[in-house]
Amino acid sequence: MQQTFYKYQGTGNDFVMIDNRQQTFNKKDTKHIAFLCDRRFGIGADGLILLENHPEYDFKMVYYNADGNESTMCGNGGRCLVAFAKDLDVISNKAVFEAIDGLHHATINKGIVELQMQNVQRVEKFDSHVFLNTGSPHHVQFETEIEDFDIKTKGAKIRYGAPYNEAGSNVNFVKKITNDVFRVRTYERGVEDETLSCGTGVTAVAIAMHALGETDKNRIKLQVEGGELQVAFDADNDGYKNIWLVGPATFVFKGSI
Ligand SMILES: N[C@@H](CCC[C@H](N)C(=O)O)C(=O)O
Repeated sequence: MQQTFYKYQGTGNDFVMIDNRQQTFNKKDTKHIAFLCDRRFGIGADGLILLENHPEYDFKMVYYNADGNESTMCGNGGRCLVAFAKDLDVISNKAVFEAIDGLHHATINKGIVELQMQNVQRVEKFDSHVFLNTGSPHHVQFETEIEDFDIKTKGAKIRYGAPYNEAGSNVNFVKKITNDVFRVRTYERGVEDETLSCGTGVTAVAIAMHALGETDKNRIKLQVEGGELQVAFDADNDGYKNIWLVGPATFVFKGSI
């Protein structure tokens, strides 16, 4: 049976989107999901996302990495799913949806999606890096030679090394540009390579930079391989709240496979 799909991208983090409101998609077929995400034999994407009905909210998000496994929250995927929901007339300009890490509020205006992320209470600071969970786990470390750097090799070594091991972490390399602008390159778990952008990753970087005192701003610009994102937040003694990930989300093409 042919499957209709839609391709979206958010600052170059790209996703196969499937309207699964009728529950026709076989979620257990990991190999098939990996095939759909394969850039040579399939459609090609960093992940696959199902839009499903929700009894109370606008919709439900189910996210799979390119390796075919369901994973934790995808910020850019969530933004793209809001654009997909608008294109399907599931929402108009506002959404409340459930993802694996809980409820998310979002707005969409002229292709720019603002997505509220979960509060972050724990930011672990080490000599060489910071670790925090923004819906997905993120290792954040400085790298001054960020443009000329083997992200795949260096990222994989950290992702598979202690303390993360097989469960892994996403790995973000950061260079400070100004007080409120940071350059970020991310190695993504489940893609097992650099992606052009990572939404939960830049959220982690913005918060880590604030927690380290590298910025006193609460709206940060993040330059990624695929464009620019912004992260805004409120910080107090309990941690980080009212966190918003902001950037473009774009329809690329539709097809059947
Ligand atoms: N690209 C995503 C992150 C997706 C999840 C990640 N690969 C993981 O498994 O932890 C984003 O935009 O946040």
